[in-house]
Amino acid sequence: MIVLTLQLAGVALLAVFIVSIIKSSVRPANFPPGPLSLPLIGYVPFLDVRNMGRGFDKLSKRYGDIFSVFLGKAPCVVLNSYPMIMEAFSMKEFSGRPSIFSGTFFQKGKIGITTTEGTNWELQRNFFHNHMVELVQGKGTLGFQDLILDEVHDLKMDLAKRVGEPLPVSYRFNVSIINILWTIASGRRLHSQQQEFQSVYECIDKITQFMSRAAIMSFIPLLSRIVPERISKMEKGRYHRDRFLNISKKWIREHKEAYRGNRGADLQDAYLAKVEEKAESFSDDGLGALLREMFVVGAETQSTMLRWAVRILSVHKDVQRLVQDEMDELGGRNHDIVWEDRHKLHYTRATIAEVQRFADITPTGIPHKTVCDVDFHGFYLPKGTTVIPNFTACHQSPKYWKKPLDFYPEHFLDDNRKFIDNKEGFLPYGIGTRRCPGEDVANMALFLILANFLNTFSLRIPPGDKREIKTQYEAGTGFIRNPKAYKVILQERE
Ligand code: HEM
Repeated sequence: MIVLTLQLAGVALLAVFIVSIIKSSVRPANFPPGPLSLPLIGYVPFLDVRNMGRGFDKLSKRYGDIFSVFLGKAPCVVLNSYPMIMEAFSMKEFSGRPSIFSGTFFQKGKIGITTTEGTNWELQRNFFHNHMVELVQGKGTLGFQDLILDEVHDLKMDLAKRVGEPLPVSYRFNVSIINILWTIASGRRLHSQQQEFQSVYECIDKITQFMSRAAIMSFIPLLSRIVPERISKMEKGRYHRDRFLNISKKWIREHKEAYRGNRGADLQDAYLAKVEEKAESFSDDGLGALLREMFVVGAETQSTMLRWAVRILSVHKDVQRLVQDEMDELGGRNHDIVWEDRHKLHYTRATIAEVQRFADITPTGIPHKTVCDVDFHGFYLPKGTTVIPNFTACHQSPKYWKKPLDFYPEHFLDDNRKFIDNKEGFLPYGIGTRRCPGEDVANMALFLILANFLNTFSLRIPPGDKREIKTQYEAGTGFIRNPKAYKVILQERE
């Protein structure tokens, strides 16, 4: 009798469990298909949340290039091919942004560009994007180039003191990147020894570390309330967020005191001119959000890319040599490589693009959201659906890449060994309405820093290094793929 009761209880529990799974997996009518889900947490336990691109790729083999998966309680749509992402993200209907915990926590709400939508997003984004494009393509180009070359010069001087010893380069690269951003924002450089520089550096570092840990909370918000502080480090995250908020307020206060109209043409002056003319959606708080966003998003992405580049090239000495040969032909080692030289440095550009493809630092980008009901490829996506692009699927598709899993700069060279711009399958900055507005600045900075760095130094791996190129997830925003920590030996080229 007891056995029978236990058996019945077991069957009842199983039935409840199956029903709850079925109920939690119910999708809107005509929604893209996908796997069953667990209540509250969805399909998350079956995915590596720190490398979702790989997990999505496996699911696409079963469900096709567009499918859905529950991340937490809500079903998200995944776009798993280059044409699918291109098509959807070029449509305004897909230009929304879901509430991402790490983003709204860091900005204390929806403000700035990344977390906002609608008119505010459009106005802030257009202002910022135009300012960035002007720096690289407009009247300010030469001045901006000189500023980056000054940074490169200091970087090389610093590193020249450490030639021959195994060293981590990430801090030194961060200094250059933060200083470039700082000059865009304020029209002046900071010295890395200054207290203010150290505070900014620390805030960016701690905030990105916290956002990495908190990435999972974007999908399961309940975790932000139940995970103990010693694991979530929420208090520390809050402390550094507020500290950076106060720093940005101080910058604006000081800038306003010195402001005599938009004369300096730095980003703060240009923004304050908008505030003064009472332009819609421009305010001191908006400027603070933009500055913090520029530093956290812009610094982390570029520094991560530089760290990948140095690691990959120190392992691939053959590629390094070809890059250096190309630069030697151009003007020798005492020649500063300038932006205009990119038209002659085809192999160098192909190498940098291949670093971006191979490193794939934002495997699933930043999620989008539908801003209205959408019919797409025969499916119905209600307003508010989260849409995730799988960039890894593009960057590793054999359809576009001869050797998808290898580092192979020839991917970006045509039959005449000329650099291929706008290569199919290549989306390091996303595409369409939300495409990264910092792309031009990042491309120029990466080119000038890497080309001049390799024109001065050869990179070697330390003895005992196993030449592996691996990913580490401890640091970064959780949306960013970092290289595993490493050391490199620099040698001055003769
Ligand atoms: C190697 C460098 C960089 C990479 C790989 C990168 C990549 C990306 C990606 C994939 C997105 C998401 C696009 C989407 O939502 O569809 C993005 C957005 C964004 N990026 Fe970048 N980025 C880089 C550098 C920068 C820099 C230097 C800045 C600022 C100075 C910047 C500012 C932003 C902003 C504000 C957004 C949000 C755009 C929006 O929501 O409309 N990024 N970036």
